[in-house]
Amino acid sequence: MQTPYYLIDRSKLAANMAKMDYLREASGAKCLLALKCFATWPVFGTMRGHMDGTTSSSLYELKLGREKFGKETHAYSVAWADHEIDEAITYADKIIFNSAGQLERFDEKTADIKRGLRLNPGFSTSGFDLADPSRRFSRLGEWDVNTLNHYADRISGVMIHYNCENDDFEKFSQQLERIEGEFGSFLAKLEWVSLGGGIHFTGEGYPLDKLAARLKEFSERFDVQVYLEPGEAAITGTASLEVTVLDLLENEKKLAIVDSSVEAHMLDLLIYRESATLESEGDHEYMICGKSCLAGDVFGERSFKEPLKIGDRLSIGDAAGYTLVKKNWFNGVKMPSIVIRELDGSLTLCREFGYDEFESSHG
Ligand SMILES: Cc1ncc(COP(=O)(O)O)c(C=O)c1O
Ligand SMILES: NCCCCNCC[C@H](N)C(=O)O
Repeated sequence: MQTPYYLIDRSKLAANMAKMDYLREASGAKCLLALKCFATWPVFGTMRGHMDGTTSSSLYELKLGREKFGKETHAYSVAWADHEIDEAITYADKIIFNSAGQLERFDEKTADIKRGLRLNPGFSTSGFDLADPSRRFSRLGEWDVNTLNHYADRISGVMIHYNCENDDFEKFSQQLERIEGEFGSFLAKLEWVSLGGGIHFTGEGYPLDKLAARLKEFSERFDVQVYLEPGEAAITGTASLEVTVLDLLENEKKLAIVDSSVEAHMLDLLIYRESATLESEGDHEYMICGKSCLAGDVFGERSFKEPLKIGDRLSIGDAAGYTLVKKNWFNGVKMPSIVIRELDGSLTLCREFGYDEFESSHG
């Protein structure tokens, strides 16, 4: 198989789905896949039986969720345009407005489907300014309980997304307690509450039982259907980016240039200034670099048992979330193909991107 390619492993996906099932059954919460994180529909067949549907951030994600995943389809967007709303309600089971202004604007057009508002509790677990919905001047959701109460008879629920890669159950529980305290009487008027994404419940050692019990308690206390919107938790650890070494250089450190680019194929590493997941196993250390023009196009550092050679194959871990959805044509670097490792170990090439796609995306 020609590199670069994203390699999605169905058996690892199935292992995450087993945890998803456990949580859904023990808590009564429904889990919707957040398509902004992962929208590679050829593997939806492995997920559909274990999740309740999808949630979206735009008209196109919404349509993809309805057509390729099915089941329950939530429509959220930071702002809907006038020309989108009629089409959006044909796909959506629920439409969630980011602001009271949008609810007012589309009040008549959406009167016949279930509606929600985004509630911004004013705090979050995000350590990243870019991804912190509670940052100063945040545009993400309504926070004033009087405003929320004013709309209580026009909506049936709220979406509260305030976690980010949160693997600390106690912190989750404490913040939920704050929400209960500050918004409890309003929540009790609703049919459903989505607690958004960002809870790392498929991670090694996460106390799933405690999370399930806490969600159940919340659901019973306010008599609401709880939803979660896992992106990362659904697909964490299920894919790698497979690359080949093209050149070897030395500049104080040993450098290996591969046939991929962080900017084009794993953009989050640059945005959040993180290193790729590269398991080290020897004494030969290399900096693994991309082939774009950017001096800082670096995946990370890794050591190997043997010195690297041109043509060696490397596997960059944890490449499913916020990677395939963000891949781009920067520098015209060949976009990674999408390959699935099937349950029997065989590889299926699902999609290859060639010059035709590069050309057509430019005019
Ligand atoms: C509203 C909403 N729901 C769910 C998610 C998914 O979050 P994660 O991938 O961290 O689980 C996000 C992330 O942006 C979001 O904004
Ligand atoms: N690994 C670096 C942090 C990733 C943050 N994810 C951002 C998306 C997220 N769903 C959000 O904005 O809440």
